[in-house]
Amino acid sequence: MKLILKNGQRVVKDNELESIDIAIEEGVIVELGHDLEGEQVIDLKGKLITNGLVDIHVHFREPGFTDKETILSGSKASARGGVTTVCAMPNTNPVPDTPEKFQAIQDIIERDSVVKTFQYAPITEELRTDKLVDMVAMDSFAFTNDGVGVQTAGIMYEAMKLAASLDKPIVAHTEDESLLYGGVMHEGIRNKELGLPGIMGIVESSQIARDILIAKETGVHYHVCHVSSKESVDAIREGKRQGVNVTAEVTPHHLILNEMDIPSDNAIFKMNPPLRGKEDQRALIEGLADGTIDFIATDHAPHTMEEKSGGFIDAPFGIVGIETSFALMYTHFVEKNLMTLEFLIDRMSHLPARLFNLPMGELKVGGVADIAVFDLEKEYAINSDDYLSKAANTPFNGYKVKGMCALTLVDGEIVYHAFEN
Ligand SMILES: NC(=O)N[C@@H](CC(=O)O)C(=O)O
Ligand SMILES: [Zn+2]
Ligand SMILES: [Zn+2]
Repeated sequence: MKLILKNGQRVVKDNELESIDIAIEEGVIVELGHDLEGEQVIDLKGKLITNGLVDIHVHFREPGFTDKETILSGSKASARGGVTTVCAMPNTNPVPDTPEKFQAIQDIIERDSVVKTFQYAPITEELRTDKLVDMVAMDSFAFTNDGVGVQTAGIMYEAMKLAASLDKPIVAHTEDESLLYGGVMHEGIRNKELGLPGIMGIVESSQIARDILIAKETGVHYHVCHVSSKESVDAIREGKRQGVNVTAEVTPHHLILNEMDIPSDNAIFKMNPPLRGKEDQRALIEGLADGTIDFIATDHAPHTMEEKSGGFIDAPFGIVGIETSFALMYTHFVEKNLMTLEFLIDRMSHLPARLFNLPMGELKVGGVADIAVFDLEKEYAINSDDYLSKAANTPFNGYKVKGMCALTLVDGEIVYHAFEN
């Protein structure tokens, strides 16, 4: 059956749009043009049409924490955000640190995921010990211990050497635990006002600096998760200047918020790394603009409201983000002319897909019909009661945004549809 998406607007260059009809058959775009006809027609009425987004950092919590999220709920939430390819972190229970445990997750993905989900394998057993997983035997696209840093240079060196020989990336949550001192919030202004233990920037940046030197030695593709501090951006910039194969991501929340946005000791603002100072936020925005930071990823980290209802000391770190990442970035950066629509889409799809060799849609004849449609006109207040995620732990509740997703297709199949036709 031929599906026609009529009257969409695609980006030509910068913020310039052009009206287009797209014909899809058997999961592939078969024609682009005007006045196209087919058995099923959806009128997009001038909404933005683009290739689906790619988010390489999400937590789907299955197996082990399925009260927070499942592969089914997390993938539906992704579709609702216009995200058609995601990469799921291995801080599950059990950790998928053997080929058997890894395959068990693959089986759930195969059965339940409505988007293209890629599962990470861990670097070490249980994420904690000093024993590398059998990296050769693991059928994963990349390795990471996200949730905890790799604490010793020696084990990072072994992991990078092996990953380089397998031509697979090492993806790093950088956090030196010997510098943590029980911190729960950025060591800056707000933690002092609220009387909470701080997390220094060097907790992150010193490990990034270490890893970049080891990456240089081993030649591995080294990717830094959720960069938060100015010194980290500087270290990555210097690594790139020296030709090290280092890439980095930043989250929408670290780009949009800083420590001064934390109104009180409310754990809904608690995440790792923490919201940092204004200078750090500025450095992240500049780093993304000049290519030091390669792309945007959400670090969608679902937790129950019960766990998040108290203060910073006891709650787990993490916030959700996959359903609103595009709208928040569009509203805070494109609408304010701080970046173009073309740049944003590139940093939320093309670049992560290219750097990690992941599938993504392309709006051209023969392109896979992984497609997202966004409403750039209608203003909408973020309301976590509407989320398809099982979790609602977002600091952006009530934020007014434009650019909510209206329709998502994966391989030409509708996986999310939000507007009357
Ligand atoms: N980002 C977070 O604050 N939490 C993540 C772990 C992580 O990404 O480090 C989680 O799994 O909840
Ligand atoms: Zn992390
Ligand atoms: Zn994470």
